[in-house]
Amino acid sequence: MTDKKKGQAMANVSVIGAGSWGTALALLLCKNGHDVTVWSYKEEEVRTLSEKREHVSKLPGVKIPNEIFFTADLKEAVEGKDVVVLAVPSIHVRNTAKKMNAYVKGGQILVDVAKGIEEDTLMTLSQQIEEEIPQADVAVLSGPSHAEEVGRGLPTTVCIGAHTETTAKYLQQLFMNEVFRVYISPDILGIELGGSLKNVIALAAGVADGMGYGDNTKAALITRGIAEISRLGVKMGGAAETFGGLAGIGDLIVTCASVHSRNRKAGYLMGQGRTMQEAMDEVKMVVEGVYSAKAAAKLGKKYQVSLPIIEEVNKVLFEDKSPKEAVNELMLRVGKAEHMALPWEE
Ligand SMILES: NC(=O)C1=CN([C@@H]2O[C@H](COP(=O)(O)OP(=O)(O)OC[C@H]3O[C@@H](n4cnc5c(N)ncnc54)[C@H](OP(=O)(O)O)[C@@H]3O)[C@@H](O)[C@H]2O)C=CC1
Ligand SMILES: O=C(CO)COP(=O)(O)O
Repeated sequence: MTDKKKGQAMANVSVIGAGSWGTALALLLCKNGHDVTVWSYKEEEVRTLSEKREHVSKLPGVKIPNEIFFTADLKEAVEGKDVVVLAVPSIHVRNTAKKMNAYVKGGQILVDVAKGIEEDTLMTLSQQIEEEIPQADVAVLSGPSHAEEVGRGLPTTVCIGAHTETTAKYLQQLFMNEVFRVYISPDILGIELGGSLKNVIALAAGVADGMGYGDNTKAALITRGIAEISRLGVKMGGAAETFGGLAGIGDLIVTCASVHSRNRKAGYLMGQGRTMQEAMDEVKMVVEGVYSAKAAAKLGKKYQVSLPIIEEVNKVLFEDKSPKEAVNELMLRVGKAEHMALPWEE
């Protein structure tokens, strides 16, 4: 922190990953008066973004201010920064963190904003970053926040999870402004589980839309989807309140409903008959639910939690099951009580 502008503490911040979310957050942080560097793994992209000052393929129509500096040099992006934001797709987080390690000093704050679970280890992204960069102070930012809307300055709320209240409050004031409201929480695990599992449910919501199903179906998937996410998340140690909050139901609603959602769009295309690969190619940006689906099902087995929607999504994605069959399977499961907590008065 070096200077003051508009009453906020100025910071040197880097965003690792120049996709739609990395770019939108860089714009937000720059608007907040911070010194912002964006790292891309492609020299070519650094040149284009520096010259064009617009991310034409991923955030079209949004001007990137001249103050934002682009680089493909990871050392330059990480060393000496007050805060480093990781915004690469989940499957590249571990490897990117590994490469960053040499440049991260003890206690340096890293904020993961990607959403996913590693298939082999079943680790969340912050757990992977902590394994690769043990000296870092790792936090997470999640919640209903599509880049397309944050980039245009539309009112958005998110939740930041951190290990200490000091880091949480520091990051809150770093990101927060009149169109970006930040809540804080100590429940890093719950926030990460909410953010990654909702993508799997959003694929199902997209499939339902693609098949021409209606609002009833969507509401059912959201409601029973959050039941699955909370059941698993609480069993794993997340707080029930988190799943009823921005990083839980909030993010699930926006991802299942939004025209901007990559996961919903991929599901929609599959509901219309495309294969998983065709749908992913057409969406062009990362479809995280596809990468988290197997991990989610494995977690269900490990923690002995029933996850019927997540299991059917896996069958549609990886076992060629038709979406229609998957819906039938879900609808015709043996009749259940909605929740087991309320006993009959007899
Ligand atoms: N977009 C959104 O609205 C939001 C996204 N997120 C999360 O943020 C993360 C990033 O998503 P998003 O920005 O949408 O994704 P994008 O696909 O738009 O961008 C990801 C960026 O990472 C780059 N990348 C690909 N491979 C590597 C690699 N090996 N090393 C480093 N960088 C690489 C991509 O490059 P290339 O173009 O070559 O693939 C691209 O620039 C995801 O986990 C997503 O769930 C969270 C909240 C909102
Ligand atoms: O996490 C997101 C919004 O909060 C982004 O979801 P999609 O990747 O489906 O667009």
